[in-house]
Amino acid sequence: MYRIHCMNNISTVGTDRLAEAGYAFTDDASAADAWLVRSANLHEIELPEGLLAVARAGAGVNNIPVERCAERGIVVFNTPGANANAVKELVICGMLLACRDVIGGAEWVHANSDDPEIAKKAEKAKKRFGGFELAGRRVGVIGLGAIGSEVADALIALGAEVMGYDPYLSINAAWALDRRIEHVTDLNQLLSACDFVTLHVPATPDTRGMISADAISRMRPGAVLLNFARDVLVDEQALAEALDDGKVARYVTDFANPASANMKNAIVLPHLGASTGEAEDNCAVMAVGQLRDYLENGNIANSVNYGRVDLGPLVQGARLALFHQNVQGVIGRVSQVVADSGLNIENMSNVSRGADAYTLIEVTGEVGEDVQASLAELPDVRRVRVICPAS
Ligand SMILES: NC(=O)c1ccc[n+]([C@@H]2O[C@H](COP(=O)([O-])OP(=O)(O)OC[C@H]3O[C@@H](n4cnc5c(N)ncnc54)[C@H](O)[C@@H]3O)[C@@H](O)[C@H]2O)c1
Ligand SMILES: O=C(O)CC[C@@H](O)C(=O)O
Repeated sequence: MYRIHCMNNISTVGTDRLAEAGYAFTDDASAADAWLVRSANLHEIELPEGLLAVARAGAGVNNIPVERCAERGIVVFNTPGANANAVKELVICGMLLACRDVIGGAEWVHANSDDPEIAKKAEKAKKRFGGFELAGRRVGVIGLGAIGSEVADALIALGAEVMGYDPYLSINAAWALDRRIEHVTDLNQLLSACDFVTLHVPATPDTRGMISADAISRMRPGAVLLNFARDVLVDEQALAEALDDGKVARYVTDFANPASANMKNAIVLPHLGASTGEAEDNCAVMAVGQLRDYLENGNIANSVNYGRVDLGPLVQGARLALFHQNVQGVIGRVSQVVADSGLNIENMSNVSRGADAYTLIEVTGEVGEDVQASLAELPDVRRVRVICPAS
């Protein structure tokens, strides 16, 4: 039976499903067949020989060496959309906190809690904590994926004007967006037009530092920046200067670090975006479901390094799961080895993503160790798994 190592606390709603299916849990990461992870940084950790999969209970995978895993035939999963509602709600909360001095007002009440005259004094003090409304403001949403699209829709419902920027948006995702969202193709246009700018893109080499000194200089004077995506998207030194001189009025971020924690006019949270019971359960259930489908059936859904393959549940025969380079001739050589061993191919799916490819073959007959070894020796093949139905 498969052994799972949890790198972080994962909701028991998910892990119970593994335990019920007979999976074992191990504290020894190097002895596990698969890892479940949230935000633990895996870049510096050695990937054990036997590791088959890493499932991220969350959206971002910048804490995982995705390409190194692909080279080793280790499938990396994430859970798209599973925590989007939680993040959306906190982003809207962050915007409202930037509009109204709720934090200052609550601190004032706390500081004056022993004063018997507090009710009277509050009526005088409150003018210090006034604000403005979100309705009618223009908000720029950068990245219109699971979270950005929900944020954009919620803002429309609150009466804001919304501009969206996402050069990689799929046609289906674009159709699903509220038609009142103005789609812009030039990031600078969004930056110069909006009172609020909110970031919802993954941290990749392309997006790192996208809110640069130049981008900040293009923002409207007194604009508010929200970052619930990743800290590395923002040039924090340039932002600190813009907050100091008032060019940017407020920075609301989910990423506390020595720079952000000391910024003037910043509201800095300790990575709370996905910290709701609902989001943690959703992510754990999705991560565990995908992991089981891969380990038990060889199917791959929502992987960030291998394409989608679905042959349904494995009920009889066996499956050969092959990870290989996406080059000519591999499938022919694999089919030859299978045919030479007397196995009959019942079903097969092959999918490539860039330089990496995955082929899942269902066969009748028993797959001997010699067949697995012959397949593993073929040129360009990285890993071969033989999956048998659960007895
Ligand atoms: N604060 C938190 O707790 C928390 C929780 C979940 C996700 N996140 C972060 O938010 C990010 C987004 O999450 P999601 O679930 O919406 O992911 P998603 O993959 O559904 O959406 C990301 C969107 O960004 C777009 N994009 C990529 N590069 C872009 C670019 N250069 N310019 C504009 N758009 C670009 C993509 O096309 C996609 O539509 C995650 O990668 C993660 O880093 C943070
Ligand atoms: O697990 C968390 O708490 C945060 C997850 C979040 O950053 C994500 O990328 O989904």
